[in-house]
Amino acid sequence: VFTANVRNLSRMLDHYSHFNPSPLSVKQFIDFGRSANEVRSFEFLRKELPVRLANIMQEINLLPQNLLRMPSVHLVHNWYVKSFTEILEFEDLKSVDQKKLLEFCQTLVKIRNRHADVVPTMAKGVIELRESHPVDQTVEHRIHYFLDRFYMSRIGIRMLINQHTLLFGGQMNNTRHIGCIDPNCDVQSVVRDAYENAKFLCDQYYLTSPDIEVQEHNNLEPGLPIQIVYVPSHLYHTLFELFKNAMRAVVEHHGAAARDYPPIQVLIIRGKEDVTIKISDRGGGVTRSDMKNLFHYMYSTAPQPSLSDTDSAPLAGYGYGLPLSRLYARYLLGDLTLTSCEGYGTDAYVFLKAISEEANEMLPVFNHSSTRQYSSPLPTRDWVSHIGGSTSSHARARH
Ligand SMILES: O=S(=O)(c1ccc(O)cc1O)N1Cc2ccccc2C1
Repeated sequence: VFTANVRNLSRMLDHYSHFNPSPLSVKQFIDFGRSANEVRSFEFLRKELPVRLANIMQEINLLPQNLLRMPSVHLVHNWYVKSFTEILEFEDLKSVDQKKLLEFCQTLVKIRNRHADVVPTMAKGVIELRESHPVDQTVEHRIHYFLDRFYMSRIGIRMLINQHTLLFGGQMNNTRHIGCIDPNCDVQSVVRDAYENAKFLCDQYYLTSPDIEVQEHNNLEPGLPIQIVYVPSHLYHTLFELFKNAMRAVVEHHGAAARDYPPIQVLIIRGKEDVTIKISDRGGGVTRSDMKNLFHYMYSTAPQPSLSDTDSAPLAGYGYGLPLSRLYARYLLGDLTLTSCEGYGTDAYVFLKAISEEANEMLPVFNHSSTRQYSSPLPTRDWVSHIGGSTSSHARARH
């Protein structure tokens, strides 16, 4: 029985991974949510969720063997196998009744809960790998490439599950929100929420915290508040991380005893294409050599204190904060960039699509080019900056 199931699974994975995921725009999420047709949502999801799961599961199998064998990575892979199998139960249902629709919703909730701890579990897997095998630059690059795609895929899958369960899961929708989307998301409100919560943590940890100064410039509709159709929880996640970093930088740079910290300055600008949020801190900045590691998964995962001692929880989270925050910004075609003046401070820029028709999901696709990323060597170096290094000059062979 076991081999039959494994063979059947790989056949289904092959079948569904040959379809490309179908990215939705925020506008489509809104319009679909307003029509609120549960059967059509079910018909879409029972195909799209297996497609998205299969696309990323095929990529898990391409991971460097060492990482794949780590117990935590094995565990995450088993969660995906179980969830993929459960969704396929609804694959060829002819007629669908209320009972089946309810079952489908319950299955989605079960899957969402099963995968709740994927991020810390994968982080553990990366630490297990680093502690058990030497990790060279090529492996580090492949792991970084994979995790960006793996977490982006997870953001998209959870978005689909959340929309369906919020719209049809039974809980009354007493807000204007469509699922987890706010059609009039007031950017400054989310900024202030994220600041207040980061400030609370900072005060708890350092007994002090820098103030904030916010300026808004609406160049499209001067004087009106800057609002976008967006997922508030995604924006909050990103801003909360940036405020935690900025506060930690300012307090550590000026010393916890100082009182007159330079305030964190926030600019919110509405342009034609983007809404830009700039968060400027005078926390001393970071060297360019350290800057390149800030978005890495390997370096940012320092072995974490156990989850239990939350009272001493460090200000920055898993250290996964920046790479994940950038994925949330990029998920709907925005971005997150950092510019640092070493010795003075750092500016963080969050770019968001201002037009909901342009805010499309960005999803990884499993195909021959993504596969090549896991096998081809890093490109040959076409710049030199040090004498000697890997191949000394006179010994270089011309290929
Ligand atoms: O690297 S940073 O410039 C920095 C990085 C990201 C960000 O959002 C804000 C920042 O300011 N910065 C983080 C940090 C932490 C402790 C002590 C000093 C610093 C400096």
